[in-house]
Amino acid sequence: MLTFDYNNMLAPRLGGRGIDPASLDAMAGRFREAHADTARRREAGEIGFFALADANAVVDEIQTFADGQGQAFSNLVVLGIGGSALGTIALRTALLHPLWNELDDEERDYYPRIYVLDNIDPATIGPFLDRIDLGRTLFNIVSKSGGTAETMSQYLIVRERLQAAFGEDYRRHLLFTTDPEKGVLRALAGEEQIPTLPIPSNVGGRFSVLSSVGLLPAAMAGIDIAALLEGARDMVAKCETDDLRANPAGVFAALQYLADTERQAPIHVMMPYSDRLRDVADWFRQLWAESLGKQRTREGSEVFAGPTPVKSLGATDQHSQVQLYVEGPFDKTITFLSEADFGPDVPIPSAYEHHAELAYLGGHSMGELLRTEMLATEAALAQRGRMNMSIEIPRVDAHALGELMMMLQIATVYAGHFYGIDPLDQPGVELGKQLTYGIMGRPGFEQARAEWEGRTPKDDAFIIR
Ligand SMILES: O=P(O)(O)OC[C@H]1O[C@H](O)[C@H](O)[C@@H](O)[C@@H]1O
Repeated sequence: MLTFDYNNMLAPRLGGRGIDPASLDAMAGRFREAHADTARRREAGEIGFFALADANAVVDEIQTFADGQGQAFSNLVVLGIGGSALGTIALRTALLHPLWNELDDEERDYYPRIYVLDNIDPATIGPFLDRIDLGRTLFNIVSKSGGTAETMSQYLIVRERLQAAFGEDYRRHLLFTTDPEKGVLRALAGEEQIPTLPIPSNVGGRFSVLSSVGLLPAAMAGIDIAALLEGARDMVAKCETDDLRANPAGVFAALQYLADTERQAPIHVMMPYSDRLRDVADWFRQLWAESLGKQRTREGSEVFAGPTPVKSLGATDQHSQVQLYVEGPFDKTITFLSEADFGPDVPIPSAYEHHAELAYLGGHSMGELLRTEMLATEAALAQRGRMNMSIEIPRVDAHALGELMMMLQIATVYAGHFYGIDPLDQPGVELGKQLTYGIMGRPGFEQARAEWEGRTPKDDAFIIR
């Protein structure tokens, strides 16, 4: 089980800058409401990600594919963006890296390499597709809506290349992961007989890492997806209580909410002290930002809610950001992520005994130094009255990742309730999409194009060339 230590968020430790424990306890009633509302929305089928932890049939289907047809490929290329990419990247960084190091050459050939193309920069896409061996590659097109411009444009390019190379056999290199019923990707799968995996309709993109979106690439890479879901199940069970102080997701959400609204700290930094956990912070950034950044409450009144998530990395960013965190404005919380056991450590040799500035390092290890630097940063922040908390997993493995990611997803839903907004929608992303459609000439979006043309004339006086 992970350990969540929030001493350094509270007034006893931080003086007047911290959250009064009485304020946290005063959230108990609102938390019971948040918990009941979440249970009601789960029951009504509006929130589907909790149930992913129990989806054993999907695990079997995915594992069968990965161990069977999947083995014909040396590369798995995921085409997806946002929630269709970030969870997979986080799992790959956390779980593939140690696994890969332990494999022998034969095993490395057995597991395909996992690539995630989550941008549309031609300077990346062109050379990547020119270089990759198409004959040994499976492209997994991942899109909940099935119509995202970035993903679909990548797909069109890949499909043409596959058809040029393999004719009708192009299908053998495609797998769609999309909504079970809606969207053009689903329609294409039917028309062209392309194999698919479902994303349950009540699971939004940023909550989909434990669905086939994250599970298929993970299974193909040899990650233990059953353990991932077992970890998630353990966290769901831990969060069944409506007693705030016993519910880690509840306390995390309540503290972040209080920091923002009572302590004017709307910037929420997540700072893993672990290379393997670095992309969990990137995944969390979308989860927290898109879910909580909302103009309107669920009832429709204006709120302009939402903390700003920031990703950071220890120890690297100690030499870039920590000066600001320790002495800058009191507008942040820092959440440290760490692992209790780094696995095989790297000893630091003893040398230069006559130079005290170096001699102290000898006899310790890199893991010890990294951990010490985290503890020292936590203490420095606390001494200066800066709110911080830490989530420590026993070790970076599939079970721990399942627990951690499930905790942060559940916390997001609770936080949405505290802010009075709907954490499941993202109306603000739509406007930019509609303008893109209008500018690119998609029929039906002429109005968006006209508005763009009407609003974009620019004054040369404000441009330096
Ligand atoms: O999975 P897709 O439907 O292609 O969506 C990809 C992304 O698109 C939009 O930006 C949404 O706001 C994100 O929440 C989503 O993750």
